[in-house]
Amino acid sequence: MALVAGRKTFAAGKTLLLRAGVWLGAEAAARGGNGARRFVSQRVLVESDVTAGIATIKFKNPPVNSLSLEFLTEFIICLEKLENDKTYRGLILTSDCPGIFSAGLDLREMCGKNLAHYAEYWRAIQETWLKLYLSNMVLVAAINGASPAGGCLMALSSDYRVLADNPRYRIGLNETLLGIVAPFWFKDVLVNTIGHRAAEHALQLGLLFQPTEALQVGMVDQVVPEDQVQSTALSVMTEWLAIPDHARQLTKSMMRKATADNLIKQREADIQNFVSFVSRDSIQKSLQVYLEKLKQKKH
Ligand SMILES: CC/C=C\CCC/C=C/C(=O)SCCNC(=O)CCNC(=O)[C@H](O)C(C)(C)COP(=O)(O)OP(=O)(O)OC[C@H]1O[C@@H](n2cnc3c(N)ncnc32)[C@H](O)[C@@H]1OP(=O)(O)O
Repeated sequence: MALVAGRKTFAAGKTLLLRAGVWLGAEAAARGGNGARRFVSQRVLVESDVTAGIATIKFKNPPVNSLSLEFLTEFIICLEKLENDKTYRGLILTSDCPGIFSAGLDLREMCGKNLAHYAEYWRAIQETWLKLYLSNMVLVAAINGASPAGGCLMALSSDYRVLADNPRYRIGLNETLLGIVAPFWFKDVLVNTIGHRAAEHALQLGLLFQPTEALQVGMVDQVVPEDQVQSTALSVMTEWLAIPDHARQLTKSMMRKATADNLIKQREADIQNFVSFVSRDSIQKSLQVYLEKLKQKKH
């Protein structure tokens, strides 16, 4: 078993810096010969079925799969590796943390840090979204837990969403409840998914939808019993993979390119906007109060 940390060269000849975690060499793991491979990094677990051409990424950043910079770094590397490996045509996104898909952006990355950190963090958020939204693979989100804000964005960036039928698993862009504003590209993705009026309503009120409401508004495509989320995601994937790749990919690009380009053409300005917004005293205070409330919830 090969454990590698540090610099790693991937299939497409690109060299990326693996900042954290370890990587279990695919070659070593594939020796079982049953078509299954398993990559392991510290916060992102990748299982794959080579024969079917389907990979599954499980978020593994306990307790709540917050999108910390370390998590995002590992996630981007995994995505890039899968995207460049033409074995994989489909990717299922799910969580390894019981009851939580992802709590969204890691609020500790947005509080009490310096301006350079905020800029680095926001660039990683942008990069993650662009890679997900423009992926050539079919992306199915198997949402097996709560999915607020950035967690919801990851689900919305997939091609299809299956949500577990549990009233505690709420999903939505709740930024206004934190005293912050969802960026224009979060808004664009929501509008593309549920339409302008429903998005305006949901965004202003910071609505977190229970499964039946999420289905009704079109935020998810299917709600199924909790123990059927993974099998449903797999059968949806099989259906989507029956479509010829080139036709599906060009269609996906036709539908999504304008939304992605809208961010790409103003990436630096968007970073500056985030940095100046989040570093305001009033915003720092709101975020700290919100974090404190989360901590005190238990006591
Ligand atoms: C110009 C543009 C400017 C800004 C744009 C920014 C866009 C922002 C997008 C975001 O994603 S902001 C993050 C929004 N997320 C949330 O509001 C979710 C908050 N969390 C929860 O609601 C709950 O934690 C939960 C996900 C439903 C899970 O509940 P549970 O009861 O299971 O866990 P608990 O609340 O006890 O949390 C455990 C532990 O985790 C800490 N925590 C939770 N969420 C976050 C987070 N997003 N970032 C960092 N840390 C988080 C929580 O404080 C607890 O910590 P403790 O164990 O130390 O007390």
